[in-house]
Amino acid sequence: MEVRFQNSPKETREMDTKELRENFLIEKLTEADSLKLVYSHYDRVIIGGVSPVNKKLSLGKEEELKADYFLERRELGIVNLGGAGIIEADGQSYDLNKLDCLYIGKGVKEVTFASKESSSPAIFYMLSAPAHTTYPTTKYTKEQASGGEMGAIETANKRTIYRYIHQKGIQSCQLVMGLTILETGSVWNTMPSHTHTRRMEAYFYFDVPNNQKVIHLMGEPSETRHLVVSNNEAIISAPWSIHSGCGTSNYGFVWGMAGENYTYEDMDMVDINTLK
Ligand SMILES: O=C[C@H](O)[C@@H](O)CC(=O)C(=O)O
Ligand SMILES: [Zn+2]
Repeated sequence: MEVRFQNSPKETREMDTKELRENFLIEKLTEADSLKLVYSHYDRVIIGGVSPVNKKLSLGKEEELKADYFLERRELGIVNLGGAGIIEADGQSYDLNKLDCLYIGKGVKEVTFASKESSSPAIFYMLSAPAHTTYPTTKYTKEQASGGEMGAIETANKRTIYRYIHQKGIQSCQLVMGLTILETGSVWNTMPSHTHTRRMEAYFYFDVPNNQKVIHLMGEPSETRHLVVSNNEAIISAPWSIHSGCGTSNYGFVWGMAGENYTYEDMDMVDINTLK
């Protein structure tokens, strides 16, 4: 498992493109038949991806956790962004179609990932955070998630936000997770920007068409930087950082958070006039 330590706002300000990408961008997250995990020291969230094609892959015992098994002291949220998939949690099997979400509670010893058809592999994106108690393993489809329309055509940010793991949805210790889908012609996410120093956040951009990119904005509101992001790549957003993006086309992204305050609405809005 790759480990990424924290960077201060001051240190981040001084990074060049290569350093920014090494610290905040996760490439090759959903390669065929390999499970990739990145341990971020922002709120100790592990960001992972797996696209099983010919194999069934499982969550292993990671040395860095010094635990008998991965979810001994952790919880896990997974969203499928690819073809039909199957996740097994201690022998219980869950079918996950595209945009279905599965929460797996602390204490589950074995988690495996597989695709129904190797010609249309599942793409599982996951976030794991430390957990103090067990909440039941629960699946939600996109229809079960609470949806909300945001933005407008005039500001090129008309989008629907689907919340899966949150206060009024799937229960968890600290994970909050959902996804946003932009309408055709809308390209901006999360503008006006916000920060929430109480929680880190991670984004996983999906359905970015071939030869299109998302210009992801990060950094302190008065010191913004950008990352050029491709399809199925993730970004790590520090608690003090904005996390907004503009695509060269519309796209979707899975967002997820952990830390203080289990409330989606807890955001410190940034006035667009103050962005630098
Ligand atoms: O803290 C919440 C997150 O940044 C996202 O949910 C924002 C988002 O999906 C959007 O505005 O499109
Ligand atoms: Zn946010």
